[in-house]
Amino acid sequence: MSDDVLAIRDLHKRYGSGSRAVQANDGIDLTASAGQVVCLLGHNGAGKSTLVNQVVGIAAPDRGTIRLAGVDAVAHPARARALASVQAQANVPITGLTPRRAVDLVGRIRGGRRADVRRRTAHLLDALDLGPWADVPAEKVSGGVARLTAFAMAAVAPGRLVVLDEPTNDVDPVRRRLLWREIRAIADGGAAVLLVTHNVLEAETVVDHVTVLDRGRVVAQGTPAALSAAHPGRSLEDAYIHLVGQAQPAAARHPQEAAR
Ligand SMILES: Nc1ncnc2c1ncn2[C@@H]1O[C@H](COP(=O)(O)OP(=O)(O)OP(=O)(O)O)[C@@H](O)[C@H]1O
Repeated sequence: MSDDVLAIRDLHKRYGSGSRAVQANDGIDLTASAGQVVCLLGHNGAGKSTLVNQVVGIAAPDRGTIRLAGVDAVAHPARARALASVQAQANVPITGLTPRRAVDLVGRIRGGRRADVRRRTAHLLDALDLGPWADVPAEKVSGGVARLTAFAMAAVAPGRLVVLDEPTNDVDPVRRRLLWREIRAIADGGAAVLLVTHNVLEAETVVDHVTVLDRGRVVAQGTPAALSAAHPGRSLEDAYIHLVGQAQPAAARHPQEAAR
């Protein structure tokens, strides 16, 4: 039996119609297994968040299948959503709470036992070095602390799949290191992690598998080592830049957008 937690096949999603239509996902195949951190790379507008939003049931595909722990996530988005925990690209507002209270609350809502959730919350706040802000009203914490709190809210009671959309945004380099360690630990604990990031250099050391998107299509998939070895420069970042042609001006890569 396969240990795939997430299996996406031939996923298509278009926004709008006619000459202004955007094919945001164009036949994407992607798999994530228990214990794996699977990283989605791609330029701004490549279709990463569109894919994530379909996995968690915020958007419906035009075509294709998404299975999450055996559940058809397109037919049963609420069932699939219960199996996944998510850090969205935009932080969920937690005004009126403290970071500790927000993380604890999510853990309880997701069905964790009170003592387990309290322990896990304390671990995450400590591991991410959030101690000084743990009990400060959310409206007084910095952007980076808010981002780390949002991560902890996704990590406190991880489902079979943990979806992280740009978790390192706004986070300082020291705490980014702590954050990467916790991302790795989630997978080592048995969940599958689907990670969207622009932080290619740092992701390379932590992720198991990479999918590169360009204008809604998969242009490469493999381990960081295999992708690095197959492209000039031999780092994952060099491979990525080579693959998506980031050296070209945006207008050359997106003539249809430039013409608008
Ligand atoms: N609700 C929407 N309506 C219309 N177009 C959309 C919508 N959401 C996304 N798009 C378009 O779909 C394409 C893919 O967007 P998406 O947000 O998935 O990209 P992304 O890879 O996550 O980008 P970024 O790295 O900037 O977050 C873009 O061209 C975007 O403008």
